[in-house]
Amino acid sequence: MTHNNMGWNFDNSYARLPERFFESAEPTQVSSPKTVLFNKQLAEDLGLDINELQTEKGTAVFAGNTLPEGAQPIAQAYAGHQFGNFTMLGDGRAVMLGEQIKPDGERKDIQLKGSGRTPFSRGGDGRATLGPMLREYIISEAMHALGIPTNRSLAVVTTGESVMREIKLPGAVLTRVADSHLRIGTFEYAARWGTEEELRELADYAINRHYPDIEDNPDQYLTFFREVVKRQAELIVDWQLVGFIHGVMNTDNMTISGQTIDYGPCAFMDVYDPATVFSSIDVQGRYAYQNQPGIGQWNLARFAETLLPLLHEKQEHAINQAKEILGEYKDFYDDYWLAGMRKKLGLHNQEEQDEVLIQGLLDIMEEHNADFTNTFRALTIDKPEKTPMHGTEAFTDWFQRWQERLSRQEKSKDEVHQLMKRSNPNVIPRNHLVEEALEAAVQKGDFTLTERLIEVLSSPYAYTDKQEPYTELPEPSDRPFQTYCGT
Ligand SMILES: Nc1ncnc2c1ncn2[C@@H]1O[C@H](COP(=O)(O)OP(=O)(O)OP(=O)(O)O)[C@@H](O)[C@H]1O
Ligand SMILES: [Mg+2]
Repeated sequence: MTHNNMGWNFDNSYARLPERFFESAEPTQVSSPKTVLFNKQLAEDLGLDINELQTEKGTAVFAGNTLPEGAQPIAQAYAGHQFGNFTMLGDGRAVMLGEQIKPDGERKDIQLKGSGRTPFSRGGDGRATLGPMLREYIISEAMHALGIPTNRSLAVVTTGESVMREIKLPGAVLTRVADSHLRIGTFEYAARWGTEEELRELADYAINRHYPDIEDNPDQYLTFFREVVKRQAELIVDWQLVGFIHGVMNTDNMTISGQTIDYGPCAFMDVYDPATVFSSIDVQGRYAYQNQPGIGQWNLARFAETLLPLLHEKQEHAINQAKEILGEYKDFYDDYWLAGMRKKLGLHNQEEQDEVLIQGLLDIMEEHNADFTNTFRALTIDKPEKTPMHGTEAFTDWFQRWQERLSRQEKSKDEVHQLMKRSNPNVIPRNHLVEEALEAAVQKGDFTLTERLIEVLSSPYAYTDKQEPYTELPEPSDRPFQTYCGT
């Protein structure tokens, strides 16, 4: 590998799709960029030269001021259903540089988010502000460490320019790394405005990139749909099991690869309440915690509609085939969920009544406003007295049933403990910790708290003493936590 180009090794396969799918878009130059976060481990994994990237030359790349060799900057076209309504979108504030081919041959999109106007910006300024970009970095990296499929964050630079929102805020650019940025919305765009041939090219591209095992399968497109359904079901179960609330599950924010994308208004649930919503604009609670699985299926139905012409020449037949697979979503989802919840309770095997046992705990948690993460944490470290449910008749009864259930499997206490430790995070990006870190960074230019938080969140299942302070709950507040679609 040559080192004079920082290790960049670009290909631009997306840009070889028909022109309809993208527009050329150069990142806008910024005045005095400064790297404030840099993900060395990820850079190394990508085959990049971490020393060079930490010089001004690296900062210039992350800011969009210089293009790395081989980059072909584009904005991707996509549409999407936002809160149920179809609309044309596209990268309005992001520029894809190309695909880094890693030393192991894997292909990763490299995208700058907040890098200026593109042909899809409509009335927007194409910019991003520091707080939301740091937030995306912190939470996406935390999700990765939790073992949940997600796009990742390579760097955040401040631009030295201010961005006008309700007030003036520091501008920033995030370098995002993803398996791809193909969205359900990309297919909706193709189905609405492309030819059938273009739609087929997009589908073939997605299959080749994310589901190569099914290439040449006789029912290729149907199998493709089923595989995407499975991955989405799995992803949403992953979210539910750690209390992650995405907050803006529009079809343009759902990837074909099954990775989490768009960390705008997301947040982790604290008190267990299935109706939890954090996003200030989600007034109807469309994307509440308990609605995520159903919305996942709704989004997949929109995806299925785009694929119909590829499934069968007779539309009615195609619809029936798609419906059948869509119907399997709930089974996939339920199976993954039950398997995941069993692990959270240390259950290595299966019994008929497990679902009742699990639901029993969730009901008591809800009744007593128990913190989602810390309840499972307390059970994992064998300190049930740490939960607010402790001492109640319902919990005492439940706890005894759980102990009896555990004793019916032939596993040692240690085996149970290890399984629970692997399945219940000790630390999550708690809202008050994230806010505190962002405030110090944005108001004072102090990134110490952010860096520490990222470090602690990088091993959520470690259960170290160092993590202890990060497991504490904030003082109760009468103002519910709210998030904003970060622009
Ligand atoms: N400041 C802005 N200027 C121009 N377009 C914008 C701006 N902010 C958001 N958009 C566009 O509005 C649409 C919806 O925004 P949304 O918040 O879902 O996405 P995002 O956070 O910008 O990007 P992504 O989904 O790639 O993480 C997208 O097409 C996005 O590019
Ligand atoms: Mg988005």
